[in-house]
Formats: sequence, structure tokens, C-alpha cells
Amino acid sequence: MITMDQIVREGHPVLRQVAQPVNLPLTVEDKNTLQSMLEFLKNSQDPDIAEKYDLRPGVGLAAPQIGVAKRLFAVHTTDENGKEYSLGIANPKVVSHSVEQNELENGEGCLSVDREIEGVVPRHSRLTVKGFDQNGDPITLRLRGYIAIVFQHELDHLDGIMFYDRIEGLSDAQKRPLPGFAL
Ligand SMILES: CC(C)(C)[C@H](NC(=O)Nc1cc(F)cc(F)c1)C(=O)N(CC(=O)NO)CC1CCCC1
Ligand SMILES: [Zn+2]
Repeated sequence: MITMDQIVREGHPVLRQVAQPVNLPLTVEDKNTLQSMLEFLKNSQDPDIAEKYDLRPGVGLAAPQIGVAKRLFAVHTTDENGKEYSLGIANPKVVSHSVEQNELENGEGCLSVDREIEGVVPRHSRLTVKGFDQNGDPITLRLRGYIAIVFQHELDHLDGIMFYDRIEGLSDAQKRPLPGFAL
């Protein structure tokens, strides 16, 4: 099972790479990667398991965050209307998005970032994502609200983009992990 010590922290080059698309049909290895990332998210949201293994409660995880430079990520959360999103997706891409932007008023964090970074992260408020599910079947998702933000945060990881890259006015020093922390 994935635990926090398998999660790569900022400063590791894999978080700044552009991840490679995966071949379809999905290999057993890629299916297992998606499944293990989804399992981590579920475990991290289970109070008993999270406490037992000291997991940070996560809603999304991208393959580069476990050192796999492939275009795979998993999400496990419910949106404002209580619709559950619990899935792994392969080769996701944004096919359209609103001009209108949206942001989490308290800013964002990241499982790969062990520090608080102030500032809102502008995102598309609505977007359509196409990709392939864990069975390799094509999927199209029309997203808005919180889940749209989660997807954009994970999509950015596949392109080596960290949430704080998008915060207006952040100095370069603030964008660099302190040397002592980039273990
Ligand atoms: C970095 C962290 C703060 C752990 C963030 N969680 C979160 O925002 N809220 C949360 C998580 C729960 F599991 C249950 C709950 F009620 C609230 C998160 O998982 N991510 C995912 C991530 O780092 N992916 O790479 C960061 C979020 C920032 C905006 C969208 C995803
Ligand atoms: Zn993240």
C-alpha cells in the first residue's frame, strides 16, 4: 500500500517533468498504479487507517507524486452536490473550458508540499476532460466547482506544474522549497 514515504516531495525533479502518455489498452502495471493511488486516497480518508499509517487526507494523487512519470491520476471525493468522484484516469486532457475562472478562497495545498503557501490559485471554473478509465474505456467528464479544481490541480502535476506556480505575485524565493526541506 502507498504510505506518505512513497509520496515524492517538492524539490524532486519528477515533479517538474512532463509525464508520458500511457499505452492503451492499459498494462497490468498501469492498472495497478491507478488502483494503488485510489486505494491511498480512500485509506487517507478513513480516520482509523489514516491514523494508523499517519496518512495526510488526500482527495487527488497524480502518478508523478509517487515517482511514476506517466499521465495517470486518481481522485476520490464528493462535490458540493454530494456527487461522488472515485476514479483513476489515464491520458486525461482538457477538451474545453470556460473563460470564467474560479478559485478556492483559502488557496491550495499539495500532498507533495510540506509547507503552507498563501495565495489563491486561479482555475477554470468549468471544464470538459476526456481520458480513459481503469478498464481503458474512453470517458468524458464535464466538471465544475470543487471537483473541477481538483482535476486541474492533478492535471497540472502531469505537466510539472505546482499549484503555487499559478499564485499571482509570489516571489521566486517563495516558489523554491527551502534546501533543508527538499529531502
Ligand atoms: C494537500 C491536501 C491538503 C491534503 C489536499 N486536501 C484537501 O485540499 N482537502 C481535503 C482532503 C481530504 F481528503 C478530505 C477533505 F475533507 C479535504 C489534497 O488532497 N490535495 C491533493 C493533491 O495534493 N494532489 O496532488 C490538494 C488539493 C488542492 C486543490 C485540489 C486538491
Ligand atoms: Zn498536488
